[in-house]
Amino acid sequence: MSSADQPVLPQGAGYGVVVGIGLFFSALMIGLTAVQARYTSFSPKNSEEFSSASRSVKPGLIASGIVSAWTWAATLLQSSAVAYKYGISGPWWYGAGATVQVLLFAQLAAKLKLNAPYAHTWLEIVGTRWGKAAHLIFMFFGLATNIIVSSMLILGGSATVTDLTGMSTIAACFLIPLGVAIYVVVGGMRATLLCDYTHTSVLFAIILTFVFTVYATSPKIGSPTKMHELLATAASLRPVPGNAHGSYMTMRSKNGLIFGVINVIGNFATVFQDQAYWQRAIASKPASTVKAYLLGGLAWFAIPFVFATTLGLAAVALTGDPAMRTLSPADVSAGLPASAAAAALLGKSGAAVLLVLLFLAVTSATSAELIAVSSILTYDVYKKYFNPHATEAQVLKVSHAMVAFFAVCMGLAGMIFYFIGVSMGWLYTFMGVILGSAVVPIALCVTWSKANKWGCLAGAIVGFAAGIIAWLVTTSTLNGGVINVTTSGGDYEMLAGNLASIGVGGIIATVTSCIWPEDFDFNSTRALNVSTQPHMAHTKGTDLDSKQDEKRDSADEKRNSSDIQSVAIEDEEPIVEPDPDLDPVALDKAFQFAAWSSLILTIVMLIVIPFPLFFASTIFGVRGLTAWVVIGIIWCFISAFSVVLYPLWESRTALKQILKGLLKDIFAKGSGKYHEKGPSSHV
Ligand SMILES: NC(N)=O
Repeated sequence: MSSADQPVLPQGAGYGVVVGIGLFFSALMIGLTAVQARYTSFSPKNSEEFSSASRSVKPGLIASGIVSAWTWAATLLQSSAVAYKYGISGPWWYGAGATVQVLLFAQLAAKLKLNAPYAHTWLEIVGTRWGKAAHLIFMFFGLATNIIVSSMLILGGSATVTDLTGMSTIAACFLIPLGVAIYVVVGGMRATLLCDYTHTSVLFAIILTFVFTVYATSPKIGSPTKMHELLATAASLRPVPGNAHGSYMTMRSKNGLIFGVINVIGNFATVFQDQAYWQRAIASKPASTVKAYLLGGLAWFAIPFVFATTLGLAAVALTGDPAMRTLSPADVSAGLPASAAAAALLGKSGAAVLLVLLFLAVTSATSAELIAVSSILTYDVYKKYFNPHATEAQVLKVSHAMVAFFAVCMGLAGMIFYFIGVSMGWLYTFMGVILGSAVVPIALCVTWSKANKWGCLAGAIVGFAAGIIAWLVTTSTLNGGVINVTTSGGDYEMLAGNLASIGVGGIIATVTSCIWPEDFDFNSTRALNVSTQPHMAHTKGTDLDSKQDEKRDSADEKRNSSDIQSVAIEDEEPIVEPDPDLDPVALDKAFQFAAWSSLILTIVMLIVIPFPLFFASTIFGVRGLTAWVVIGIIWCFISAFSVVLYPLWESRTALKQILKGLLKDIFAKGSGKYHEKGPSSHV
């Protein structure tokens, strides 16, 4: 082992970051929660506030929360690994291939506000529309998504901490979620979003530090011109198979493209089926949900694209540098090129900064997963099947317990995959194989009145089986009958499984729905949890959607078929006071805007930009690479402004109100507390 292959930092640094930063954020959350309870109208002691932030959060903070939840360990590590393997096409396909789902999710978010404005989870909508069997089957896909995403977070986080500090991987697996669980339990959804905001701000600052080091100041690289020269040398020594002329500086990369397809499919599953993204839509103010998702998606793109174009390519450029550790295929699969490059460029300080960056990414995404699973286990398991008349206090207690429970599960899942020898990179390309089949059925359930229940269920189940079979048969065929973790992780093997899963699921769900369309009016999903909304007046006469009025009577009869019902609807026939925030015409307009803008952006990012460069086999010269890097840096700055400065601006009134309360308390002890009649605060 050369000295470059030794951990750069002492073990104590690993424990210091994992335990210390975890405890720091727990303390911060306790402080923020106390401030929130004293100076605003929101209290995390209320279960609606704990899981949904009272559905009042503004778009900038939601966008920041989306960026934070969507920035996994893989976002930094796997994107850099594909830059290391395939060159500049890797960061593009990673970034674009995981941005479009967030943009397209804006459509689902708009429909959520239109069709089920008071749902706590997406599974409540499925259960209300299609009953128990569908609820349980889609819960399998939902929880499987959370477990896989969480395992990737823990695997990526622990592998990097161990690599940089020598800290025990097992200890990291359990300590990482522990600190996060404490602050999630203390603060709930709103505090989690505020914590996401601080993480995102630091994240952008650190990424920009690395960018300017690599492309402006480092004596080892220091400019796009030098990067170009080093990448050209690397390609002549180690040409990339399947790339035009073996170059790292071309979008003409066969394996990059295959990764792109796998990436697009897998990330549909992990956005559409992950309660974390629904939860941000639920927490959002209805009028601005679409804006938040479009902003969040576009801002997020800069993170993997710029980070991997920086450290992933730097890892290639520095091959042979005495400070650069040797990377085995297993190291690359574990996502280690970025940390190796950071350490080679900046020594101990580079390694330490990367460790902090990674830890912030992992913890904020972990907090999103913890509160997401807690909501599913509380509302879709405990409240639905065990205690439908649970009191507010019971719901809150179970929510807290489920956060702690899933934190332990995350540690166990990470440890199990670690011992099996499954890496973060393997799981990343595998996720679409087992999760992809439910993507289309779920989207249809929430958005389309004609979606057929049995067709969508069949699509999810048969697609799941088709994905597994295609993956195993391809593995066996291409590897002489040998099926193991290594052989099954190949590009073609994963591609076959991903395509079969999402393709078969989508085709069955869509075709059956066209042949045997339902005529669902979404009235029962709109009535979901209406009785638990404190501000709703329960008097006769609902007017959520005037277009649906005529259908309502017949729908009321049909409603007996669904088994999650608003108790109040059945017993008292409450008629809901129209909520001005839920104006159906405005929400429908928001949906139309989301549909068009997300579709156009998707086509631009997945086709218009990459394919002409692919077919032209363009190899970037110095000017091309410089332009590519500069565009990335500009995008990164705009993103940082959108999710760091904009949330401060939009919350200026609330911040002023908190500051006033604080000052009052300082100068006249006890006089600053928020009272009901004061202006409401929407942080
Ligand atoms: N969130 C992802 N796919 O990095």
